[in-house]
Amino acid sequence: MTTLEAPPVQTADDPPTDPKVQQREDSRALRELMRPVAPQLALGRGLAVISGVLAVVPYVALVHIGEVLLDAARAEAPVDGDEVNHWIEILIVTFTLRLAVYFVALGVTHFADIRLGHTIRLRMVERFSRVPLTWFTSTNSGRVRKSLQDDIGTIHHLIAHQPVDGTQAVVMPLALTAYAFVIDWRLGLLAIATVPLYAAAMALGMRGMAEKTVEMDAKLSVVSARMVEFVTGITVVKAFGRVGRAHSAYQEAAGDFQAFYYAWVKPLLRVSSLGTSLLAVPLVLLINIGGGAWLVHRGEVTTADVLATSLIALLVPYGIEVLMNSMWSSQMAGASARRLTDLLETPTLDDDGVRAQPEGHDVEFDHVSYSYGGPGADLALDDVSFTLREGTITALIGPSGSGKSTIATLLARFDDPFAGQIRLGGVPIAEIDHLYQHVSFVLQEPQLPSISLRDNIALGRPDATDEQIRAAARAARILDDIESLPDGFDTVYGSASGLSGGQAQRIAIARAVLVDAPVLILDEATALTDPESTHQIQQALSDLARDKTVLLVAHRPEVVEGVDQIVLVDRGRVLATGTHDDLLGEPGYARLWESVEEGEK
Ligand SMILES: Nc1ncnc2c1ncn2[C@@H]1O[C@H](COP(=O)(O)OP(=O)(O)OP(=O)(O)O)[C@@H](O)[C@H]1O
Repeated sequence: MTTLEAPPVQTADDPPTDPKVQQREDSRALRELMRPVAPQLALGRGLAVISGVLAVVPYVALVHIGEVLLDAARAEAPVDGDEVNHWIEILIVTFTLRLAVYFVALGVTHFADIRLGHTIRLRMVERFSRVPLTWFTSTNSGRVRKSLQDDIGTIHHLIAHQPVDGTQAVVMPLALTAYAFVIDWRLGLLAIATVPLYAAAMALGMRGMAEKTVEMDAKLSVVSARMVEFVTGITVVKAFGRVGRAHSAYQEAAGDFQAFYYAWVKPLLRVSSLGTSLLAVPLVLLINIGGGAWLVHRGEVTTADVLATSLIALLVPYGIEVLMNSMWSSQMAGASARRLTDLLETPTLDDDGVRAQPEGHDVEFDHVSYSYGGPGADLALDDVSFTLREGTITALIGPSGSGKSTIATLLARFDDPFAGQIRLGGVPIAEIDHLYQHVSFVLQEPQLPSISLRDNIALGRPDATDEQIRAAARAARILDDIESLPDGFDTVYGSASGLSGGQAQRIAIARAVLVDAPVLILDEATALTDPESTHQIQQALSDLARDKTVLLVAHRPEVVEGVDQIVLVDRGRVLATGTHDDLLGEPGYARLWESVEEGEK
């Protein structure tokens, strides 16, 4: 059975890249990806700075209110109500203003995030419309799905929250600490007394964190890849009783990840619990209130001063915690950004902008060479030349793996050859506008998306009328089957009502009938169907092929009898071209027939 799939660009088994290099690439990818919304992020950061600085004012007000109250108590005089009210007003206004600026900043970055997500999705759609169809293996399609869902989600935190919360986490504790020093330098020192110890403990624990995160991401990818392999191959795996072996590949990857994670996290936990205890509320309060009480006792500061700096001291750890979290999410977002930029840089088919219309419908393969792994890899086609005359049927025949399907997919421009040229009506197919109005195909796998049967048939001609769609279905011998379904043409392919492989194949034929392209590629569409379907499909195909230039990929020699021309291929090369009688003397051709005769014995 033919596979029309290229090898995945990146697999779980790719050699691991140096984590440092990887991390640099991740950061570059992140900067590149964020560039379209850089001005909004800068605005978000600017507003976060304002909000962080404004956070100091309520504390200033608090200290003043405290001092007014203390002064009154000391002097045993009535409290100056106007002054207290004045500071309360300042406190409320600045607190509200700070919150308002903070939320505006978050609004700006959230809009930037939505815009960026939209831009990335549009870029993906634009890119993938130009990527060779051979690229869309199930692995690569899975990568696209995962990236669009998970990676855009991961960078959400970095775009929508980190610029604001990360900036605030730096500015607010800095501004508050500066104010604590303004109140009294000794109280300022008490407010940050445990921070250097915490920073030292965390620096110790976080050594090699960037590399470890990259490694963890790579190991997690292996676990996911093994899981996907296991799930996608489950039918075959179960049928051949290999569940244990396939499962053990997954278990091995998961075990490897677990061992790595445990070895990494165990010492980290020890250090980070020590660090966290250095910032614990009781310890911070003990130091600040204890030290502050001693200074109050000596008459060097007021109780209000101590109250304010103690509150400030409690906010410093919050800032550090937010900062640590945003460092972590930057690491994760870097890996996500790299995966997204890799996808956005997927190589596309060449397009030099030249456009022409074919004159006639002869097809020429002119010294075409191709390999699935790109130039330098094993050749799937090696210097292939032959011509399909307009209105004739040419069958490609050869042993399994000889290159028949590759020839067919190159004519459908699933990819471009790296040497030679394929021309239709004298024009290179890369230059033909709307190639699929000239070339249509019916492959072994019918390739029906999960849309209604009507839309499936009209895929190549969305403007077709219902009558034209019905006529195409009738010609493809599928009209009665569709009409007997409860939802008829509205049935969504893949839904509960289910269609057999032969019926799906006839829907693909109806689609080709509707397009009515003058060049038709048939990848022996009946190879996988039951005899009744085979008969109907053959009738439908004979009608469809009438008067067209047909390239028939023949996986069995029986189907080539009666065609106008046979091209015999082996190991990517054309061995001979001619009619059945011309080729009887060819050893390779005779061998194919011998294998059929042996099979019949
Ligand atoms: N998606 C792919 N990735 C890598 N190599 C591929 C891919 N598809 C085909 N090949 C290789 O290209 C060569 C030609 O394969 P091709 O499918 O064109 O042969 P075929 O004659 O159509 O075989 P069959 O009759 O079994 O379908 C083979 O060596 C095959 O292994």
